[in-house]
Amino acid sequence: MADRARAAALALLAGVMEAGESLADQAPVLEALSAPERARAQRLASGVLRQMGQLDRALLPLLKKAPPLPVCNVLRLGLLELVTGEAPHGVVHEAVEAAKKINPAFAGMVNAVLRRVDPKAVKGDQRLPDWLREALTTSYGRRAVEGMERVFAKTPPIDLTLRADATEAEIASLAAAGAVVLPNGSLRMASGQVSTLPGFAEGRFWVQDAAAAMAVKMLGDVRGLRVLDLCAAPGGKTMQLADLGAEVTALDISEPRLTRLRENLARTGLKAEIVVTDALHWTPEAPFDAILLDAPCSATGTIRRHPDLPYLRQERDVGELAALQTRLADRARGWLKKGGRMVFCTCSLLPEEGEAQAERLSDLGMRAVKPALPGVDPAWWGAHGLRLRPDYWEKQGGMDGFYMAALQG
Ligand SMILES: C[S@@+](CC[C@H](N)C(=O)[O-])C[C@H]1O[C@@H](n2cnc3c(N)ncnc32)[C@H](O)[C@@H]1O
Repeated sequence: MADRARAAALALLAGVMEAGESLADQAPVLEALSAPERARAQRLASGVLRQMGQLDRALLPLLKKAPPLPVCNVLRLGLLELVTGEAPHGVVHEAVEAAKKINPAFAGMVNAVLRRVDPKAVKGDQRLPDWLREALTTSYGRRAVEGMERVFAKTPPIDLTLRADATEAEIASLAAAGAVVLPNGSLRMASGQVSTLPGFAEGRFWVQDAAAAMAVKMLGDVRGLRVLDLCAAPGGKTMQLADLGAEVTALDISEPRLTRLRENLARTGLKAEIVVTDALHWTPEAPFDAILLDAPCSATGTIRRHPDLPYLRQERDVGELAALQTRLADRARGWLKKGGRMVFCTCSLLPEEGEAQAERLSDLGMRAVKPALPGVDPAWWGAHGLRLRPDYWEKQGGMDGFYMAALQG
């Protein structure tokens, strides 16, 4: 099993680092694998991406000159496995076989380096790419960025959003399976197979980061309201809205992502009208009571869940994404009933995709409101909205980075 998973992990790494394809877009690489092999391949590839800096620092002193990228990845993967306690003999053997397939001339070097390298030398933190590190240091300061990097280097926990009518007994049975209740009411597991948890098949909860779960709460009481979930797939927020009694229209441009939303609704038995379209070329028949715009963004707040992002996103993408967010927000505010509330949010850490968007909407006459949210530290509020950072709740495992603003039309 292990060698097929290792080969797939190397293919995933090549896809990210050579072809610029995200891990999520490389499903064909995993197709022929069993479920445990798939999980292992993803874990190995994500682990290398998450700890690349530390792995390279340990390997570098043993290399006369940098080998080609695929061979580097064989070394990184081998060292990661040594760090996680795999039997050294098997790891070195598999790495040498992988190197032979790339270029037999490197087999001896891979053998020698992995025999000599000290797994204890893999330490310290993973640094973000320079452009992002600098931008975040300007916004939040060096210590905050170091905190974020510590959180990004770790395997993220699994957060669950429970149905609004969850009982004490349901929470107790999830707690018995290892979940802890977070200050905002989400449940958190360090690891595990979600589909085997009590209540999963019955749709009593879904996987959603604790920070992401706060955006819907910014809309206030949505019971009985017609709510547009704009940019809805795969549907964590759609389910929250429907569960809280809203009449939801869930719109997204991506059919494959909406397939996941449909599956999520089917499992939970929750209802939403689904619209597959480009929001830039769509107009609703009637205005909405409330709108949630979870706009496409650099996703820099979710690097711990998507360790491939720093290798895919570039500084130049941010301007384009911010312009798209502005266009979507401008269309959306025209679809809001007078006095209705719109929540604008992104899982970005960059102010141009968060604070600046909310400030612009406020300059256009929308009024920022600050709803009371459980578990939110008052210091997290800015002039127009809530800034959530990965280093918040660091001891409990952090949270995804988000910006969210509630704006009254
Ligand atoms: C941040 S994700 C949404 C996550 C979702 N709200 C959730 O909680 O599961 C952004 C979404 O925007 C969608 N999107 C991007 N451009 C769009 C457009 N022009 N019109 C509609 N949807 C768009 C993407 O397909 C993607 O699913």
